[in-house]
Amino acid sequence: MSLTPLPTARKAALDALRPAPPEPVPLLEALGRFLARDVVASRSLPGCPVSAMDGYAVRAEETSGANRDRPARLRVVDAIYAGHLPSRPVRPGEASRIFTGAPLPEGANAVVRQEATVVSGEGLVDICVAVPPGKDIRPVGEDLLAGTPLLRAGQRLEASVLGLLASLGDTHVLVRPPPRVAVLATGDELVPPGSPALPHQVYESNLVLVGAMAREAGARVVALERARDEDQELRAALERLAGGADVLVTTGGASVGDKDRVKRVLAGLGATFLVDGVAMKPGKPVAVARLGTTAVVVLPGTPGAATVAFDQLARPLLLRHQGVTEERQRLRVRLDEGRDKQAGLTYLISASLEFREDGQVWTRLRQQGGGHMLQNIGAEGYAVLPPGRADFASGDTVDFERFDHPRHLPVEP
Ligand SMILES: Nc1nc2c(c(=O)[nH]1)N[C@H]1C(S)=C(S)[C@@H](COP(=O)(O)OP(=O)(O)OC[C@H]3O[C@@H](n4cnc5c(N)ncnc54)[C@H](O)[C@@H]3O)O[C@H]1N2
Ligand code: MOO
Repeated sequence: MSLTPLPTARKAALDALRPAPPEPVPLLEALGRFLARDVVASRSLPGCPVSAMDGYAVRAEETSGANRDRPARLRVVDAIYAGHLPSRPVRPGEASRIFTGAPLPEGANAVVRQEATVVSGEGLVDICVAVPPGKDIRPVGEDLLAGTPLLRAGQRLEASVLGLLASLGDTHVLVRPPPRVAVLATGDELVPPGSPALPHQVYESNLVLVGAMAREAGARVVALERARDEDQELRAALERLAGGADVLVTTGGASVGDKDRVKRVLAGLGATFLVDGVAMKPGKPVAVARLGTTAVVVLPGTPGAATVAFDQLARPLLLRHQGVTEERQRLRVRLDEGRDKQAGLTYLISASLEFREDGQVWTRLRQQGGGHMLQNIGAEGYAVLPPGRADFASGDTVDFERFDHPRHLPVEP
């Protein structure tokens, strides 16, 4: 088996799945999903000039020179509330009571906040400050101007984005549906949590692990099943699960042992392999195939290796179904300790970041090993030790692939 370099494998795997056609979804249901088209402001906000304060709408020139000792006395001719229209214009010598968010009456060109006024008699107000034209008025389009491009396709729909869409009057947003994911954990050694396990047996933990990672990538998990390392049982499970899923993820039986049968059984079912073995560690035995219209990702059973292989090959597929590709931030960092490695492989080592006072960024490597899940808990990203070198010393500079704050860009359907 010749191993595919990681970047090549990531590209090749994407052919296993096409982006799903977009559909309109109620705004709140779309939380965490990805916008399927660009959004342009369909109206201005505010839609007409409105008051920014509770106070009085006035003709600014009539407040010229006004102060507490020599206020400008005006007749109050109207009261305008948010959501209501003025009943009459403001003429010379007049003011209208106005409240925050209410539309400005004709004739007025400024607002005096009420703290700078005194009610001086029935229907009269003393203005104790001079205001320039435009004071405390929010002009049309101060927040948004109709026709302005607001959001790009691929944007993740977080609360503030959904609120913005609602503020334009939208009830639904166009997104691509989440992929349906089925997970099959294989292995004779596996016992479901909740039942007794002998020392040579292993609690099955990949269904929860992979199911959770699939959900984190926006997928809908439709099946979580186990199968023993037997051809017939594997074949039946693979066929059935592939029938009801956009993406089928298997764990275990991916390597070269006598009982590692998943790939062979898939080939027997007519699967086409796009990737079979990647020059990476952990996660080397990972494969990606197409079985009918279903994408199949074969992960190694070792949970730590399954985690990294899922992240690098399955997650991009699940995002592609939703119409996006993810770009993570890459930093250059210095290693806090040396590492020996196999020269031909890319090593992805779970790690955290340390921003030192001299402005340099260092990375703290976690203990490495495909079997450990502890190494991934709380990790901020991967230190990427590239192929072509067999040893790295403390202080060497490498790339760091950061999990937080990725950018999402639309992919061609
Ligand atoms: N001769 C070779 N042997 C191995 C190679 C190799 O290239 N040549 N590759 C190694 C690598 S790398 C990995 S990774 C492992 C993984 O291979 P498999 O996918 O076949 O994994 P299994 O043997 O099925 O399982 C390994 C180990 O993981 C635990 N496990 C499996 N499934 C679960 C589960 N659902 N929940 C919890 N734990 C699970 C279990 O302890 C298994 O023993 O192969 C190397 N071998
Ligand atoms: O590459 Mo395996 O996937 O070492 O753990």
